[in-house]
Amino acid sequence: MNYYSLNKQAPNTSFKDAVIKGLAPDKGLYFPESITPLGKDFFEKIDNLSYSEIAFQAIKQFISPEIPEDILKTIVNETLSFDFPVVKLNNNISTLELFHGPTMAFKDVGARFMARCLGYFNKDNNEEVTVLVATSGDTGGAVANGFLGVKGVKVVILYPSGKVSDIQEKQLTTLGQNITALEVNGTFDDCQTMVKTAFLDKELTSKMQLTSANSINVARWLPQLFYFMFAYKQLHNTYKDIVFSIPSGNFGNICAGMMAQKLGLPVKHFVASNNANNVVTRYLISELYEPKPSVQTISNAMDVGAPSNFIRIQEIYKNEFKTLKENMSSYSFSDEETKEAMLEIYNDCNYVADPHGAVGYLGCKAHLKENPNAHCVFLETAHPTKFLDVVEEVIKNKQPLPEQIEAIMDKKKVSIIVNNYAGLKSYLLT
Ligand SMILES: N[C@@H](CCOP(=O)(O)O)C(=O)O
Repeated sequence: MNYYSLNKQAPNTSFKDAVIKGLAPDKGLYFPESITPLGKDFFEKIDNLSYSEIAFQAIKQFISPEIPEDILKTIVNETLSFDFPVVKLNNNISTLELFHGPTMAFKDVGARFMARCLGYFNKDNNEEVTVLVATSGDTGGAVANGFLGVKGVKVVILYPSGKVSDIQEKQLTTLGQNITALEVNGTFDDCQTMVKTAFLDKELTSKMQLTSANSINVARWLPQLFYFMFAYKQLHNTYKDIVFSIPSGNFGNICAGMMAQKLGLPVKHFVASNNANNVVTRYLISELYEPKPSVQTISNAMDVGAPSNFIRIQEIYKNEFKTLKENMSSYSFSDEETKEAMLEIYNDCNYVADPHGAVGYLGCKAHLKENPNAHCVFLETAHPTKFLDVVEEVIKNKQPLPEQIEAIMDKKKVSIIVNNYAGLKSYLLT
């Protein structure tokens, strides 16, 4: 499969090059040249397919022929070594738990998949690749874990100082080896801008091979489409009109869901559920796309002011505002509303949701008001104990720590403070 740049000023390139470059030379995000639907048969027989078989069938057209099918099968199998259960909360709302991986956030799948693709492309290559990542909380830990010890790959994670949860910070600052954490005095958007600037810095790129492990990288972004298929497999015999409410920050996850729909997955509607960082909610009202600096919230992984993947969503809907609006709604919720929702879910459904999941739940409720016959699935994108303080404060109940979290609690944080792009560049050059 070849990929083109959404800025349309760079040559088309192969999957391998798109993964190794991360971002196109014209600063555009890569997008596949074609999307071939999987066919009715695939969805009719989905009950007989394992998660790995579903994932392999769904992604192979985007990867072939650069990774041979037998290797791709192994990559998919190794990536998906944990579960993706749907939990029914009531007749209209379920949640898809995406936190059963090593760092307990949905980013584990993309990070593990990309690490293995890069490992494969790098196997006969002596040049080291430096993976730059900006994180508002969950990507950093997942990438650190997924790339730990991968031969020929050095990972540099930029995170906004004081704006990620304690556990998220431990996950991205304590592993050592080929992983370095840079603590930035600024917001996630500052981190993301620094990363994108580095890709275009000729002095840097002439001295090192840089790539990204954010969802701007196609190998991190595309595997997220698996989730929507896994939920469909679990629900389609019971519910016909399946709607997904996706807690959204950089919009990679919802955009991957739209790719699943393009592959033929019967999805009735998407809801982009936002916290106060609501550039897309405002866009759907005014048709004006006006990114703003992000503000800090209790659902911090969604504290993104200028979502990178919105341009991919516009490409999927051919820049037609009306078609996008028919397929996607968006709502924005305050921290107070999020806390109330966490308590409601706990009291009414006996379920502990994290703040991001709670925003997704509120998106479901808003959609169901107008569409009472739908079944809405909100994505529980991270485990509640990653946000221990706020969760325990709201539900007034002490939470047991899962073993993945317990294992890092006593580890020592190691980070390097960086104040601006010059600081990042000087770190990379030394
Ligand atoms: N929500 C993210 C922000 C970066 O998103 P990504 O999917 O593009 O990596 C985070 O948790 O870091």
